[in-house]
Amino acid sequence: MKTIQLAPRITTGSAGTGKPPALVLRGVSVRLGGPAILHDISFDIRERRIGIVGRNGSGKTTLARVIAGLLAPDGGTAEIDGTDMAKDRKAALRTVGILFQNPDHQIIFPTVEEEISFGLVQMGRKRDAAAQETREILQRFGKSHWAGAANHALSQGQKQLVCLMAVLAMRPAVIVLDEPYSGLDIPTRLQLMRFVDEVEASVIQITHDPDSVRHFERVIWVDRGRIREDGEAAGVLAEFEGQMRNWGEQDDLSDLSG
Ligand SMILES: Nc1ncnc2c1ncn2[C@@H]1O[C@H](COP(=O)(O)OP(=O)(O)OP(=O)(O)O)[C@@H](O)[C@H]1O
Repeated sequence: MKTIQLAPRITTGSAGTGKPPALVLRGVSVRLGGPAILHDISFDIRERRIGIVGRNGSGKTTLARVIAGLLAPDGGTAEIDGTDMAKDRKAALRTVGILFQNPDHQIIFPTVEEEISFGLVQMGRKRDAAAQETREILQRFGKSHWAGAANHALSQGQKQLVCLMAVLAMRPAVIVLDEPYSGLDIPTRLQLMRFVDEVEASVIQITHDPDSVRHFERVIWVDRGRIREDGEAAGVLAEFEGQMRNWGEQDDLSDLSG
């Protein structure tokens, strides 16, 4: 396999330092018009590989949207290298790429090349330059023959790869992956995991599968909108899996958020 050494096109304060960007959340709370979904979330991330685990409805996707600047918190701030992601949407678009759980919620264009070019044009690339960079990313993934393919005719795993290529083409400093491998067969999952392992960008991966983040530097467990554990992967995952088994043995679903 070709290596996917896509250096982030970092435009934030860590540019050129070789250090991962600093993702700092301070006192983030989110309500969305109802009871609080996130309560007073604070962390300071300087690692390149972060896993986020938690039960259904615990607030992980909401947290991902705050990190990517897609959702302005009701309280607190989310900054990358000192830039507030909710206040500077242009910086957020350049700095953070987000891959949603369901590619059908992400893909908006008929063909693969249009889908990948779109983000580049949004970032200010001229159409020719965007087309060239689209060809390059397709080539890096050995998928040049997909350029004119209809997205709707691709399988879920293939669509997921299109979304991943679209995110990587923008070369963000931070990539947020929300359950990127659910519904994928084992070879496709392993291939996409290898691609992700190779990228230089910082990766924040939301998952229900502890095995997919066991090798990460740090894992954050979100429980009912709060951080329950935050630390080295082995310790946090051992606690998390123990609690999940414990809850799984009970029949009471009343503690499920939402
Ligand atoms: N747009 C919205 N408006 C109101 N409530 C919302 C909205 N989006 C999410 N919620 C609620 O916020 C809570 C957290 O949802 P979120 O999608 O962040 O959880 P999650 O941990 O990603 O869940 P899952 O693992 O099931 O994907 C849920 O109770 C959900 O119903």
